[in-house]
Amino acid sequence: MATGVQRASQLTVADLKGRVDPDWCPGCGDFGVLAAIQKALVELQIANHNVVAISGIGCSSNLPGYINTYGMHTLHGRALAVATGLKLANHELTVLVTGGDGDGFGIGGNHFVHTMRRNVDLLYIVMDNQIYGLTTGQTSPTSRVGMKTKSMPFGNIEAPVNPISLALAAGATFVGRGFSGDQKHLTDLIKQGIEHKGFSFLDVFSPCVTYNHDNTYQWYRPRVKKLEDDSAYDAGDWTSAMEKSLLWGEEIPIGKFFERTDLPALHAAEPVLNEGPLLYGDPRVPADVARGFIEELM
Ligand SMILES: Cc1ncc(C[n+]2csc(CCOP(=O)(O)OP(=O)(O)O)c2C)c(N)n1
Ligand code: SF4
Repeated sequence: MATGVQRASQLTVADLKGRVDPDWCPGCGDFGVLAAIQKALVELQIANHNVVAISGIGCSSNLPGYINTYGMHTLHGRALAVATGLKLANHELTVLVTGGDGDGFGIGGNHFVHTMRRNVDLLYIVMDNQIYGLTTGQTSPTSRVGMKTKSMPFGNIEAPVNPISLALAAGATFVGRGFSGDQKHLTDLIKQGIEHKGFSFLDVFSPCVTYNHDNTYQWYRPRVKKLEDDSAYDAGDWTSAMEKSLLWGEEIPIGKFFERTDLPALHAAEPVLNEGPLLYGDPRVPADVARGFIEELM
């Protein structure tokens, strides 16, 4: 059974405003990501009572508090595990997972790999600022070699993770990269990620204006090049995507690297779940029989 996205009627950005305003530093890239998520939900007209935003811990992980959907602010690095449980319990929900590079590729790296190989139907947006923002500027798994941070005052000596190559290698069925300085492009990627039936991953350059003085908006702007501008680029070709993922320097590709639609999402591959959300009970067990089981147990 395909996951049904519930459409709204006349959802506006104002409807998606959270109860509190973000307390991110002025200029933080995460503002652009929040705005792009809100815009994408409005453009797709997805009923916000059917959306759940789930996060770990970090500045970026505060996002579910700033948007009017259901949400869960979970443990550092554990958002994808919680989101998997939620999606399997009710696969009619639109599940968005948000967080940082420390949360997702450091402490949560294990969940990242396994959620991709399982093809859980959700959109995972990493606000990648190449630093730990919330804990005031330590090196993260995506910090470049040589970058000076609070934890590496003489320069980072560890090679960074390449999130795009890692996602491709782990079997993600939708892989993209955005830039919070290009909201229109990012909104479009988020819309595609939501509509994809399976695991969608978006690595988003989201500058930390307070602690990362290397990877700034000014640094990114001349470097980011949209894959969509190359009419010969084929996002269905895994090998080309892997080659593009290795580019870093004067040219850094953004856009949709890869998508395949021939693999079932986890809930669709499981026969009982495929008959309907568990939330409504096992569809193969009549309600009176299920009640009988429960009474016997009591
Ligand atoms: C188990 C555990 N370990 C460490 C921490 C401390 N901690 C909180 S957020 C964070 C990293 C935040 O960096 P990132 O995920 O990149 O998000 P950002 O703040 O940059 O958006 C760390 C190490 C924690 N909360 N829980
Ligand atoms: S510390 Fe960095 S990541 Fe955190 S809110 Fe400020 S600019 Fe954003």
